[in-house]
Amino acid sequence: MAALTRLLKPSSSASTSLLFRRSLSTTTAAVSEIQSQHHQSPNFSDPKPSRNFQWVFLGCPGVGKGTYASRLSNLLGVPHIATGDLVREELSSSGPLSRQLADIVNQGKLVSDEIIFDLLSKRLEAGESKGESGFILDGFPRTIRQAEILDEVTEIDLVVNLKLREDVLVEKCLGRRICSQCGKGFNVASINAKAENGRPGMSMAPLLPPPHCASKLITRADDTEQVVQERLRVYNEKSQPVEDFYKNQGKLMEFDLPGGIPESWPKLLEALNLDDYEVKRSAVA
Ligand SMILES: Nc1ncnc2c1ncn2[C@@H]1O[C@H](COP(=O)(O)OP(=O)(O)O)[C@@H](O)[C@H]1O
Repeated sequence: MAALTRLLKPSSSASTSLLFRRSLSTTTAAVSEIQSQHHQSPNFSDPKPSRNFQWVFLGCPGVGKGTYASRLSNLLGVPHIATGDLVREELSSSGPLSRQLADIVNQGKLVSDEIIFDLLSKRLEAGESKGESGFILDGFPRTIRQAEILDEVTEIDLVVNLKLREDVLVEKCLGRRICSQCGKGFNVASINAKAENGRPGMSMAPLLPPPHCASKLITRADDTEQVVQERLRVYNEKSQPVEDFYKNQGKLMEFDLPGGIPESWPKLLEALNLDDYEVKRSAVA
């Protein structure tokens, strides 16, 4: 596969996607260094910093990676690239991969690394040709091999690991809905998990669609209870080691979600030292 070959051999091509350029400007080992470089004293009068954010979001199915990654992508002006979305786009096409992917995804299994690299490389190349720079990756890397290859070809600045109790994750997955027209995600679950075994209780209000989306909601075929349980099992087996991979590099920021979006979003911005970022950006806009 050509794209995978390029991914594996970053130095073989001079003009390639973002992934293939190892940044010389950042030699970060510690997240705090990255944060001070990017956020504590950002130059808001410079609309084109030399290097944009290259972040990864990790977390179990249903934790809200897509929601928070997409909000941060709007805030920071970098693309939110979710490999799950790339897989679903391929699934909904009539391409040769579609049938093969449907079987894998609907059983809650992982797609092969090769297919994921191919889809991701194409997405990054398309973005680069439109002038995109930086990224927030969501759902990638999901295996140690994916993490190692990504590490070979680019510098990841920060890895945010979102965490939520498992019973809530399942409820959230079962409540997920997507507008078949605009593609936006919603959640109809009203969560009230009791405090137990030393864990605090947790409430999350549903994220309901506006009236023009309400009649067009669909549920992902892999958001059934059985498939969600299998995805959680696969996550614990294949993706949890990725957390340790980044922990060892000093890039992992663990974030326990305290509740729904209204409680969690301001706290996440605070943890990322971005709480005054929005205000300053809008002030210079
Ligand atoms: N990096 C990846 N490696 C392998 N398979 C992936 C990857 N990203 C997405 N997929 C496939 O797409 C499905 C949906 O992904 P995603 O939307 O990220 O789901 P989740 O809600 O489980 O985080 C996964 O269950 C898997 O089959």
